[in-house]
Amino acid sequence: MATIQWFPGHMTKARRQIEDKLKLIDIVIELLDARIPLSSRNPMIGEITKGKPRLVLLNKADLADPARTAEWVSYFARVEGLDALPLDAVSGNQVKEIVPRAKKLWAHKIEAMLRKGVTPRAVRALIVGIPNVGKSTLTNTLAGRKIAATGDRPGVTKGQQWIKVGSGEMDLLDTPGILWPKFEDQQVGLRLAATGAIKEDILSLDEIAFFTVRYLCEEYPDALKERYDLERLPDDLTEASEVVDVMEAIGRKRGAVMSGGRIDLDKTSLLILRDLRAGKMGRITLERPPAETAEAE
Ligand SMILES: Nc1nc2c(ncn2[C@@H]2O[C@H](COP(=O)(O)OP(=O)(O)OP(=O)(O)O)[C@@H](O)[C@H]2O)c(=O)[nH]1
Repeated sequence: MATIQWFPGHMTKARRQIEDKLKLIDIVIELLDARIPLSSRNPMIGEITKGKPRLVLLNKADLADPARTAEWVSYFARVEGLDALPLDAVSGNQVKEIVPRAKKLWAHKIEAMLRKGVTPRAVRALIVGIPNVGKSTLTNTLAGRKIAATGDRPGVTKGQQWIKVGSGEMDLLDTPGILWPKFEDQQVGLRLAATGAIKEDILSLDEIAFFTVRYLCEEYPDALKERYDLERLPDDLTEASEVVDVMEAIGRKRGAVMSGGRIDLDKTSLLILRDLRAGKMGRITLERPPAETAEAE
């Protein structure tokens, strides 16, 4: 498997770009993918955002397993002391909860302003997240209209616009901060590729599908059996050939057969990944919260 580098150049650029915006805002809205919360995160987020109060949003919760999402919410609260809100930026489900949660993070400042007799201003927020996590979708949903994706071109970064959210209680910067996941970690890379967060050409298609099928056999066997009308799955998945057998059975059911009767594994891999991403196997989460050590508790 090709080694993927966590380009330090990207890190430096992302950090610099976010540093400029940090000066303007009160709180950071960290957008993660509810299906792979830690894998879709930049592990240096705390450092990059310089300890600004942070609200975690678990986006694409409509595609994630609700029971696992509840575990993640509790993980973020217990282990990291962070408020995490599951939502769906496309339908707007739970998006209305963002402003009250953001205000809560900033409540002490509002109280201080009130004590000084100053009328509190809107809380200023910046959305940050990895590519494809839903930053533009959420920005548009919060704005109630389509915001032109200006991106961060050199020389135009100064032209930040504020988007008024709610009844003027939150101001959001229109250009979100782009972060990079730590995709040099193989498991992280596979989870990102399986959900479609990184391009397939970085890892091979059948490698991503193999990872997905093995995970589904272990964690969501019924969903897999039902989707592809499979009678049984292997009990022991330690042998790679067992997983390949499942992939071949799926290919056979779906007619991904080449001349001579061999299963077309590329085609099978693609259809499995498309089904997963479109939620055709139901709501699936590809990452569990890490086991808590005594230290973390
Ligand atoms: N099912 C589902 N899809 C979502 C959700 N939010 C975003 N998407 C989809 O995810 C894809 C990426 O969304 P974008 O808003 O373009 O993501 P982004 O973070 O702005 O991406 P970059 O511009 O690459 O940084 C789009 O196809 C969205 O429709 C969600 O909550 N649920």
